[in-house]
Amino acid sequence: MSERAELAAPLYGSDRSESAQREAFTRGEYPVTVYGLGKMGLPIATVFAETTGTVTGVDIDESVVDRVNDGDCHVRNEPGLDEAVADLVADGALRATTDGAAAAEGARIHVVIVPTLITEDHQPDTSVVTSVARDIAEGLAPGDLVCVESTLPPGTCRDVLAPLLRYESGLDDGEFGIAFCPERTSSGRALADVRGSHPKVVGGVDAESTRAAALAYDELTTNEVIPVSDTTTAEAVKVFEGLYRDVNIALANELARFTGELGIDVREAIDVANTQPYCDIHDPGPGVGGHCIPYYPYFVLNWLETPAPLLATAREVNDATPVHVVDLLEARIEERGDSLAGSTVVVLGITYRAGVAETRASPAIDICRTLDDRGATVYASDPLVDAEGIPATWVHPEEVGAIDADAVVLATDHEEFDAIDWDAYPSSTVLIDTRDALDDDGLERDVYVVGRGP
Ligand SMILES: NC(=O)C1=CN([C@@H]2O[C@H](COP(=O)(O)OP(=O)(O)OC[C@H]3O[C@@H](n4cnc5c(N)ncnc54)[C@H](O)[C@@H]3O)[C@@H](O)[C@H]2O)C=CC1
Ligand SMILES: CC(=O)N[C@@H]1[C@@H](OP(=O)(O)OP(=O)(O)OC[C@H]2O[C@@H](n3ccc(=O)[nH]c3=O)[C@H](O)[C@@H]2O)O[C@H](C(=O)O)[C@@H](O)[C@@H]1O
Repeated sequence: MSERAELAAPLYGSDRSESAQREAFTRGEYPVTVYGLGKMGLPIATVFAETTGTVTGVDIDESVVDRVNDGDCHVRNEPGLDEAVADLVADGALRATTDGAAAAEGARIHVVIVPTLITEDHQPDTSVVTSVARDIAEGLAPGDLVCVESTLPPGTCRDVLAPLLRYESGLDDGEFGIAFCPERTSSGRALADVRGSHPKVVGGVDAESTRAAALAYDELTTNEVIPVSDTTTAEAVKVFEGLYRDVNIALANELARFTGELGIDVREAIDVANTQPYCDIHDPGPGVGGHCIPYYPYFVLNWLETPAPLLATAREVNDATPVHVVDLLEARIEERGDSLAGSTVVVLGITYRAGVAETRASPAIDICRTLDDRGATVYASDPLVDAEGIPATWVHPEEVGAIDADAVVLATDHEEFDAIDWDAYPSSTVLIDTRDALDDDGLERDVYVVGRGP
């Protein structure tokens, strides 16, 4: 055993009683390293630090590491996170570093929560996770436990990470543990979710990995821990949750298109349909963004051999929805005898959903690009991000009213837009609300709500 390992008794393969292991965990005798200090990683590191008192966070972004070590929280709009990070850093329970391999040396539990993305051609990209696995392997010791929380294509732990960790560390099967412990957390509620909004799923490469991970997370969560058969089952649980959501949002977006032909408020029909328990039709919107829900289908479509036509079609429907929004706008501008080309359009929102500073796969950006392609002059407003890399001029939410716009599209319902006086716009301005977010009952003018119509 390496010198370091003498300092911390193992959790994986421990010969202590369960209660002794639990006490050791909460006393910080199993030092934890969390790889990735982003929207998910920082809240996760915070809850581990609250529970064990000894967490090292690793991030490649030096500014993130510096801010954490200053007790400063870089993740916005997460209730309780700012205070928790400041207190835990001040107490010495949480620190950060850019040196993943060194941090691995000091850890008994390695938690991986770095991005799993897709490439330009929609291939799953697990390269960041494998890069972190190499860092971990440099410091992996017998008795360590690796808990992967990044969403992965099912089979990745078994077929990619386990062989890689064994090969790079020189340790054998059964000398250390690997468990897939998916993060079931939403930005904006991250601390509450990590602490226990939902049951925690754990699945190990072997029974001891599952046991050790279940014990650790049972100390972390106020909810239950659900052990499953193996890592692949746990990976599938997480991906299936996302697939369910993408397909159901696609259904909602497709139903919303019946508004014109049926002459009904489809949203009203959806709300009433959902009054019986077998229906949970989701909300129509401008499309599906973020680096999760629109990415996870490719963790099956471009990973497994088995055809999945429903998943592929749902992706097509959701990806076409931003263009459908622009089609609606163009039709209403042409009804007035004008053309979209040469019109000035303000798009409210750039991020993929309200309150989250994340632009990956954002439908609002697709709307801006489509408007630009069709010759419109595009302004984009967002309280959290700028318009870098987008064919639009950024405008402050408070300055939106100063723009002589032919049309305004509410793409992301940030609360900062609640203050906009929609009646101040000339009646000729076309307003499109893709989120049914405007309280248009009181408005003296037409607003086209996607799924509701004029
Ligand atoms: N964002 C969400 O709502 C949820 C995300 N997840 C999973 O968590 C993953 C991470 O999500 P977020 O935290 O939102 O991503 P994020 O982009 O907010 O944060 C990722 C962090 O990892 C850091 N990083 C990148 N490469 C690294 C490396 N080699 N070593 C150490 N740090 C590195 C980045 O600098 C960044 O700070 C997602 O890809 C997904 O698989 C799971 C549930 C919810
Ligand atoms: C199954 C599930 O609810 N997954 C959540 C999801 O969080 P995420 O931040 O991606 O937001 P989201 O609410 O799913 O929205 C994704 C996209 O879909 C849109 N959206 C969402 C719900 C809906 O009814 N209609 C709709 O158009 C949103 O505006 C956004 O553009 O993905 C997260 C993840 O896995 O990364 C996951 O942890 C979260 O619990």
